[in-house]
Amino acid sequence: MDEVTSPRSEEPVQGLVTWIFSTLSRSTCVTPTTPVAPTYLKNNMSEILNIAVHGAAGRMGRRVVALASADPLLKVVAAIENDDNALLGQDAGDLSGVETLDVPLSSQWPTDADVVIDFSLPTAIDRCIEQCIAHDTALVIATTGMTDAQVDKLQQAAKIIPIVWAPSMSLAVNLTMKVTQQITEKLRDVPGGLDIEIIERHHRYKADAPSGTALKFGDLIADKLDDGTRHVHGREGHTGQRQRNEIGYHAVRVGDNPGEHTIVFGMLGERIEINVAASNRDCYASGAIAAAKWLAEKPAGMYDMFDVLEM
Ligand SMILES: NC(=O)C1=CN([C@@H]2O[C@H](COP(=O)(O)OP(=O)(O)OC[C@H]3O[C@@H](n4cnc5c(N)ncnc54)[C@H](O)[C@@H]3O)[C@@H](O)[C@H]2O)C=CC1
Ligand SMILES: O=C(O)C1=N[C@H](C(=O)O)C[C@H](O)C1
Repeated sequence: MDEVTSPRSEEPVQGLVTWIFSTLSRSTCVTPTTPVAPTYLKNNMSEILNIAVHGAAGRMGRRVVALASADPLLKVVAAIENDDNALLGQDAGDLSGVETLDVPLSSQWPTDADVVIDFSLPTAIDRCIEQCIAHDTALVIATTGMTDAQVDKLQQAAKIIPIVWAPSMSLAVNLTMKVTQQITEKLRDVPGGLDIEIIERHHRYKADAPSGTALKFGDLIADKLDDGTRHVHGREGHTGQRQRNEIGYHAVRVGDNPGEHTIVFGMLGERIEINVAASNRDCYASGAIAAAKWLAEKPAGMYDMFDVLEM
């Protein structure tokens, strides 16, 4: 990519805005009822890529099955679920509202997958990592709320297999992460001080809080601040005045919200609020599919969506 289409983080916001528009103009608008394969990334694959979906019966797993099955470069070869799942044996395509794929939900690990796309639960992650290593399979891992030990295990696994790990596979979210880092760099020494708060909103079924995405926003922003930044989760009681070196997190759980993050940069006299919100889950599913295609040709290593999106 040339400089305009692939700004580095230290480049000015103007370059990033140009890149956002050029990227979005090449992206596919996907609706849940008419799945369309993502086109915002080039790939040079000459062969069909075999995809296994881990957590295939879940909210995200179904959308990955639906979008992957509509992609001529992909074949869904396995739909993996837990061994006591009531839906085992049902066809993954039927379950996802697309055509029958002759891929039954199964707890057996497939032998013919090139890449596993995981949207499951932390309790499922250890086996997923172990099986991907055992079968020499690339792994796109989207599950949030992992323990520190699981993160360590994932880092070790990346020495053996290629892994893309990101708490949000969304193009818009990852772009917004870059933008908020640039804003932080510009405002960190503003007279009067800068207060940064992260508000995330998700559906009532979400099991972890704050979201993995909110935590990553906080880590990336903290990278641009002084050492000693404190991460503060909620406020209650006689908290005293807000300290300068805090990033605040607030998790809202409401209805069927598929994911929304607001980063507030508060100053004396004015503020900036950056909001990025999903309308449906296909931004995450198509991002994970793009990551799977990208990863298929990579050596062992730990990658993220900034790598995939060349940001
Ligand atoms: N990185 C990203 O872009 C995104 C990440 N997520 C994360 O993905 C995860 C899943 O989200 P949802 O689909 O909404 O949850 P969900 O609860 O609808 O789906 C999880 C699925 O995993 C299955 N599962 C449980 N144990 C399993 C096992 N041992 N083996 C295989 N499958 C197993 C469950 O039966 C269920 O079908 C969450 O951690 C969520 O935070 C969600 C959306 C986007
Ligand atoms: O559980 C979800 O739904 C989502 N989880 C991810 C997270 O925790 O960051 C990503 C997205 O916001 C949706």
